[in-house]
Amino acid sequence: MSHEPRLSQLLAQAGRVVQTPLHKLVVDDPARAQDFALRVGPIYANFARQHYDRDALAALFVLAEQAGARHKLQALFDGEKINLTEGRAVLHTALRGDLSSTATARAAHAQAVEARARMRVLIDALAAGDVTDVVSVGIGGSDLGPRLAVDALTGAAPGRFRVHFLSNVDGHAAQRVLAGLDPRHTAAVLISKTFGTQETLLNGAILRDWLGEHASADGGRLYAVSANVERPAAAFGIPPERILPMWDWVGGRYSLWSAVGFPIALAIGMDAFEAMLAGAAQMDAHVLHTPLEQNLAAWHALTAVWNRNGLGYATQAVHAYDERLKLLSNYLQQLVMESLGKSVRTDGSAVEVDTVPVWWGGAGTDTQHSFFQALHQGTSIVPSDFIGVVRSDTPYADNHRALHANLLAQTEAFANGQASDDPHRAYAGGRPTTMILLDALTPESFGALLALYEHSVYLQSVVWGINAFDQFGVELGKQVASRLLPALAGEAQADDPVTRALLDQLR
Ligand SMILES: O=P(O)(O)OC[C@H]1O[C@H](O)[C@H](O)[C@@H](O)[C@@H]1O
Repeated sequence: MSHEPRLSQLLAQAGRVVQTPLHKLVVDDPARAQDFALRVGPIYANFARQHYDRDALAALFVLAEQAGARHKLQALFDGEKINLTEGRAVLHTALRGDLSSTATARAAHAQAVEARARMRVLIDALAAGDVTDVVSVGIGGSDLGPRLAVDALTGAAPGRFRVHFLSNVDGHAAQRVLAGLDPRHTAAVLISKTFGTQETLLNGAILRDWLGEHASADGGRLYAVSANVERPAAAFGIPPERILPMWDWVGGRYSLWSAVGFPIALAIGMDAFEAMLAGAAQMDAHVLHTPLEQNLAAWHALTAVWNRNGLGYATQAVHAYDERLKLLSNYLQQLVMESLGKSVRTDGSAVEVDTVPVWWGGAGTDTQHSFFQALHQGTSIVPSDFIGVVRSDTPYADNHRALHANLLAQTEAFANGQASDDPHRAYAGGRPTTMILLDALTPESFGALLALYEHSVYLQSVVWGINAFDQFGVELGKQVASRLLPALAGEAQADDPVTRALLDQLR
């Protein structure tokens, strides 16, 4: 069913709300500082500086109800085949909890528990030897989540191994990662759901050759994670006991909770990995069981829809005011843009409103000295999520106070602006932000934060009526690249005249 008429009601709300500047909405209704805030376990979020009012919010919640948000959340947890274009269930929630009693969800959960038991055994065995470093080879969903988690959590829960990541097909990436590592004390994990990804196969071969005798023999140190057990065995000689499973009911960008998270467990230990899952499960329970009006994922999702469709903002930024979360924006780019970068509904008809904005961001305070000028005074308004962490885990109290002062200052300045007679020194304000605060950066709060974004993305897809779980858009480039490989080797010519001219330069 089309949601267009309801979205047009939203546009009418937006036309009314924008008559009032953001800072005036807050001044006129100061109680929204408390009323537009929610807490779920270790996460507090405040939406009071979004450019909507109570009536607009009410219309947004109606929109979500009418799109069937409650029923569709249940369908996700129950393992219904909501990835319609590929006929698959989407059960990342079953990797971290057992909130659904359907046979499908229970079977998935049991498989996840069994895989974790195998991860623990493999890690214990590796820890008994003299391996110090592990190289994780994967790309996209088989890289970004583990890379972020390892970078974010290694300080809080240092494990037994240093973990390095190799994703790019550019050989310089392999060269850089391997420099300084010793094949006698290194293991490698090849992670690929399909085990057909060009980058991972090429880099995997580099690792296998570099490990040499330490790769695949008995007691070898080459591991794999894949939904396709035959391929790593056939292509790399990895024995089944060193291949951890993946399943078609877990999307790549939702897979860090599965054995794809093996590098995370290697870096922070299996107990901390399971704590991360528990944090996500806490968010899952909140999202599944809480009415939309008090549901953090619903607030986050509807705010995104409002900014995109109501106010027409074409990009969305996330600023992590914590150095440990500096890779969050990279991870969210795949989660959000691969999931929501669609222009047809699940039934194939065109979506008549804009879907995903461009997601981007970085870590404060560095970003204040690079692109914040444009956010304060540029002609495009960029709504932003600001992520802060209340407790510091460093001894540098002055730095932490300064970090917090900047976090507060930026969001206040974005919202309120500052008038001036000099147009060059005037700040218009009206830049909407959401503040998300973690009590501390722990495996639990980190897991809860990522689960929040996952559910927000799903709820946005529900409102837009699109499939958040396929990614056919990335296929065309891969097909053309494989057609062009022979041309690069000088064995064929390209059809396209511009490509031909460029090939002449590259050859
Ligand atoms: O895990 P793999 O099968 O190697 O896939 C890795 C990545 O490849 C593709 O480009 C997809 O767009 C991603 O969603 C996926 O995460």
